[in-house]
Amino acid sequence: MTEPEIVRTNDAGQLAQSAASRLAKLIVSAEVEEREFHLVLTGGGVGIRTLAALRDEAKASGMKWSHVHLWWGDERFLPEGDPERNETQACEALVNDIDIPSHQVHPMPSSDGTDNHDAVRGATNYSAALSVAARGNGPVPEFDVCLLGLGPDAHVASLFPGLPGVHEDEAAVVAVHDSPKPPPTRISLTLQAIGAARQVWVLASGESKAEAVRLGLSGASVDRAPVAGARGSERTVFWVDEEAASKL
Ligand SMILES: O=C(O)[C@H](O)[C@@H](O)[C@H](O)[C@H](O)COP(=O)(O)O
Repeated sequence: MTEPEIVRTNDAGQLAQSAASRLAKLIVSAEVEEREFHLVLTGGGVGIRTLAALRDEAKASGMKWSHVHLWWGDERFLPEGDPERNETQACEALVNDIDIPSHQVHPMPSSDGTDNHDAVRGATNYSAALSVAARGNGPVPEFDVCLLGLGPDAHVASLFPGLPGVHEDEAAVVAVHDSPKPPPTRISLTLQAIGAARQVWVLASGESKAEAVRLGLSGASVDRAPVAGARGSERTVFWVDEEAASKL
């Protein structure tokens, strides 16, 4: 587990812009090195703003997407196209506007898809897709960057304090029931899968996140603060604005 670094910004807009710029540089570097780039997307206000900033940066620079795979860290288990799905929001902010091969975009299952309203089956199928992409090198690909929004309760992806998903140490993907934040049924990467990322970036903006940021950086238990277990193999970066950093 890597020791987290903290990047401080003035506000959510600057946070999104800075994170998107660094992300764009990494995506371009992978293209120059002729390797795939696996990016895990997040939902949430500042997460989606970061994707919109990345879209603007991509349009301005003409960067390529043919080597990029997009995955999701979690999903609200709702019908396809539902405006509350992280996928729908990410598509509006970024995916619909970039030239990426459709088979390299890997949304999590929807509640009206082939999984027949069964989030457990949806989680199993997403695990299988990750395993195929890993080509025998572990249960999931080595994600280059995993973006994670942060909840005021210190949740990341859909791993909420006190729910069993936080302690899952075998599966890469879990179904989450009885989420305290609606909707109640979700699908989420586990901390173990998140830990396969070379870089984990936690994006936190606003005063309501200040305590969660403090807990995430102060050795709290993952049961109390799931973000405390979100660490990349090479780097962990907490992108925080002034308000989110106010308890550090
Ligand atoms: O599935 C969800 O409900 C969201 O994706 C959630 O996990 C979000 O990322 C955080 O709560 C931060 O959200 P904000 O940035 O909007 O505060």
